[in-house]
Amino acid sequence: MDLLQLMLASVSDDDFIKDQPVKTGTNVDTDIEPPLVRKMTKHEIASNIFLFMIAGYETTSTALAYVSYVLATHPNEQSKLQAHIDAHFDSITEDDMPNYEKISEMDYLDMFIRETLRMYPIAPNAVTRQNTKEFHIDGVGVIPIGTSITANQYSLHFNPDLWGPVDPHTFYPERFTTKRHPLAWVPFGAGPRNCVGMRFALMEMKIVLVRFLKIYSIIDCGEQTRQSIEQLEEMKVIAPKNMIVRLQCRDEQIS
Ligand code: HEM
Repeated sequence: MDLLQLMLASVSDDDFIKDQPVKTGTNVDTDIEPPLVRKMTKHEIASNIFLFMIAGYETTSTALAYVSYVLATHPNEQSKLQAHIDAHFDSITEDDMPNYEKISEMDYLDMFIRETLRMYPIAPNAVTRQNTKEFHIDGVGVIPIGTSITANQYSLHFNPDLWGPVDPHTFYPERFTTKRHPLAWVPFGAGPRNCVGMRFALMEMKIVLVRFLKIYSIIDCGEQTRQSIEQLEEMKVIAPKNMIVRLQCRDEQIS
């Protein structure tokens, strides 16, 4: 039973369905709106499929472009990550592909990707909410109901109080061995409407990296690689226009 099947199971023949809040009993004592339980129109299903295509493809590939940049420009970190991968996989064959269980044991790989997304959050403007109540901020004034408020990911991700003592501008995956504030790292947003694809994206990136770094090393191309990270395009995500690096076979037979 996948997401598409769940949506198709709830399809309605109507073109428009009025939202009917349903009290579920779990939240009657709180201010939180009860969830909406209803069928979906065909148009809503098509829109959701489109959203998943957009949100599920460019995001992960962009994050992997930033990982490539980090690997190329931090050869020591790359060697460390390759040694970590080698310790978990002797070789990768059709019969011994990286699987969920084995990848989940790889702490350093996890920290490496988290550190990359801390320094290069691909969707820094995506975490936006509207306030349901008016409130006041000193020095700013009254914030009316319905204002779009975006969390500043950069100020969180580079805050030395949240990420020290090692300078947050330094790539240092080991900083994740220290417990941090739960909202210090938000590349996937936070709360009940955070990224629904987070676990999938992290697992997908890890599997790609294990398979890739088992065979290749990513090599810095100097100025061309530096320029790649300076020329960014802001579409749905903030992505390098190109990521210029060189690949070298680890057995050094082909380069
Ligand atoms: C590195 C990869 C990804 C990053 C950094 C990322 C980041 C984000 C962020 C920041 C949000 C907004 C969350 C919020 O407002 O709190 C979001 C929402 C969303 N993401 Fe991702 N995403 C990634 C991959 C994916 C993938 C692979 C999928 C689907 C398979 C996906 C599907 C979605 C969807 C459907 C939403 C809207 C969720 C909602 O409104 O309830 N994302 N993502």
